[in-house]
Amino acid sequence: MTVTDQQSRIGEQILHAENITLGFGGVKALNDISFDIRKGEIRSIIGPNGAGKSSMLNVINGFYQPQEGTIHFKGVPYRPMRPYLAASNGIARTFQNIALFRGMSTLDNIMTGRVLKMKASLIEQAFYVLRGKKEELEHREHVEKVIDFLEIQAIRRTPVGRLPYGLQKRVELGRALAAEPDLLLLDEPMAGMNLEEKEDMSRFIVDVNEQFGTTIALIEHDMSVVMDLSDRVVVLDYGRKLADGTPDEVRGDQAVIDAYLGVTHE
Ligand SMILES: Nc1ncnc2c1ncn2[C@@H]1O[C@H](COP(=O)(O)OP(=O)(O)OP(=O)(O)O)[C@@H](O)[C@H]1O
Repeated sequence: MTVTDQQSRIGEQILHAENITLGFGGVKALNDISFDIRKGEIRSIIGPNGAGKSSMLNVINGFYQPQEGTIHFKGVPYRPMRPYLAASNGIARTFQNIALFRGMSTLDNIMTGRVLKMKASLIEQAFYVLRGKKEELEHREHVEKVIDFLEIQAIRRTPVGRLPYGLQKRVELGRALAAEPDLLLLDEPMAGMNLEEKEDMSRFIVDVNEQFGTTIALIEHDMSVVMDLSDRVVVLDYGRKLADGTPDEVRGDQAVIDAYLGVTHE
């Protein structure tokens, strides 16, 4: 992709985290962190263990309430952000430890991603059968598109608990995509995967971003994956922001090199 292609793909700010501070007792998981996410980009949050990466995702989707600071999403300040608000405003996420209904099929798990889009209530579905049926068909059609896109047609009826780990991660991505999010949060999407599974997942992340125009924010430990996929990277260490920039800028930053090598300065 050329620089011009990249610039035309990335638009205005979709999310702005402003002076976020989050503490647990004596531990400051996030200390006055500010950064933004632009529409259409792949934005990574990296840092050593305990740096505050998951805490940051949890603040963005309203799972944790920061003691200080504000999240602006699509120009609107949310204080506090709540998970249902985040979801109904277009933020979807996947989790570090897979959170699927293990006894349910791939298809049904992905359908659960449509719940917030369903207008007809259960009563309407029962009494106004036509409206309910029409809506169900539309949701089903969208879910089928997601299944085709992720190339998981062959396992659509398989209970997800029986699937290998890499495929479960793909189903979880499918459930998040079913919600047609404006911002997709991925918490370590490649953790525990073998090389082939990582390559597949990387390809799907790029395709989601390019084909659907979905903005993506991800946490990932595999540096080669992060540097290959990301438009911009924010680096955290002990709850502080160490660096923020393109993969090349971040890679060459002395504070980042030191943090990863465990160097301390007087
Ligand atoms: N619910 C919690 N209660 C108490 N402390 C917490 C909680 N969540 C996070 N922390 C602490 O906040 C700090 C940041 O943790 P966080 O999980 O955000 O880091 P991380 O960068 O995602 O780490 P990892 O790469 O190991 O997943 C750590 O010191 C952690 O122990």
